[in-house]
Amino acid sequence: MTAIETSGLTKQYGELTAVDDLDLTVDEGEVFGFLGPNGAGKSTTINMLLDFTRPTAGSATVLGYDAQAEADSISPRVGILPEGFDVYPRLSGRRHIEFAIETKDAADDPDEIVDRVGLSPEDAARPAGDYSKGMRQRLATGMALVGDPDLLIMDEPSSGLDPHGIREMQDLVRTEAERGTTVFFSSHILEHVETVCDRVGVLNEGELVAVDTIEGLREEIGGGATMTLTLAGPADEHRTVATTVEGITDVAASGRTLECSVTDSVAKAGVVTALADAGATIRDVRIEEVSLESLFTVLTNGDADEVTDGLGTKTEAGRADADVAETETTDTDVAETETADGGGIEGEVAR
Ligand SMILES: Nc1ncnc2c1ncn2[C@@H]1O[C@H](COP(=O)(O)OP(=O)(O)OP(=O)(O)O)[C@@H](O)[C@H]1O
Repeated sequence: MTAIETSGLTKQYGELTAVDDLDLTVDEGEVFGFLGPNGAGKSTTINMLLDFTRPTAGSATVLGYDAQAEADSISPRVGILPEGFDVYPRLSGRRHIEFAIETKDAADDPDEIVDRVGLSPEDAARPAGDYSKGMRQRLATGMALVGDPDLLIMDEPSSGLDPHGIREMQDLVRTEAERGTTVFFSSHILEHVETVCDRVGVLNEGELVAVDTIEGLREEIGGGATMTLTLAGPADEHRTVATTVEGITDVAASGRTLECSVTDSVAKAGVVTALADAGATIRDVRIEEVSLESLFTVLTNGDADEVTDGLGTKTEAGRADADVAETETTDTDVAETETADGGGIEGEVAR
């Protein structure tokens, strides 16, 4: 069964089409990131799934029930973390959870929920008005988890959180997903969903512009990655071998460094194997993925050149031009590690 399925779902506010002919499927057990810039239509979609707003056209099912005709069957099985959740300042965190248990007529143990969302018993006894933003989000998540929902809908759960709070929220999402809960997680920041989502859907001006894994999105728009390999000897001798690997589109040799443009992630391992088979000794491997920020810009502005231009392009000073958000080192048997020069991981992320 699908957890969420929409067909031609549309919401019109006067002249404005907030959600435009949305066809979306989220499978049971999936962690799905629903992405889009401010005003893209994410909350409106969620509101239609929960029957808070009626669609102008189209239909939706949630957990197999019609979102409008059978909303009463859906609500007991869905946990909601609404955008901009606010606490009752004088009530303790535990009391909030108890309140949710009473409202849902559930049989949960409030202390177990408090513990599950990482609040200590001491914190749970304090007035929620004293909580940090991260603690409030934990509390709101705890309230959403009451009744052991099959589907957890989180509207911008990371908004206003610092990096530590964002990581905590991601851990919570992962933990719930491991328990088998489907999670539908909206955000306007791609980085916030990357580590937790199985797939993402990108909404722009009410239209779904992409649905894929993050890796798939990168490959689809040709963003790929730049792979820099430092060899023990002159790189030029091995340049041709690297060019024969499928998914490597361009190879530049300089000194002991080979720089490969990768369009298929499988090619990353392929080039290491091909070079090793050809007798090259690899001392260091660095991979610079196209930044999620620029990927998102492409998807929501439609300018594919921004990604390919920004990737791995070096300035005269040897810094990456932009767009390098992450660097990871592949797991190779590297006898000694040397720093590849000009790697440019300090390059600024384009805004
Ligand atoms: N009740 C309403 N009446 C009129 N316009 C609305 C209403 N609700 C939303 N809109 C408009 O619909 C569009 C989509 O809004 P929505 O809140 O769904 O976007 P969003 O992707 O959730 O944005 P954000 O990330 O800022 O929360 C926006 O242009 C918004 O102004």
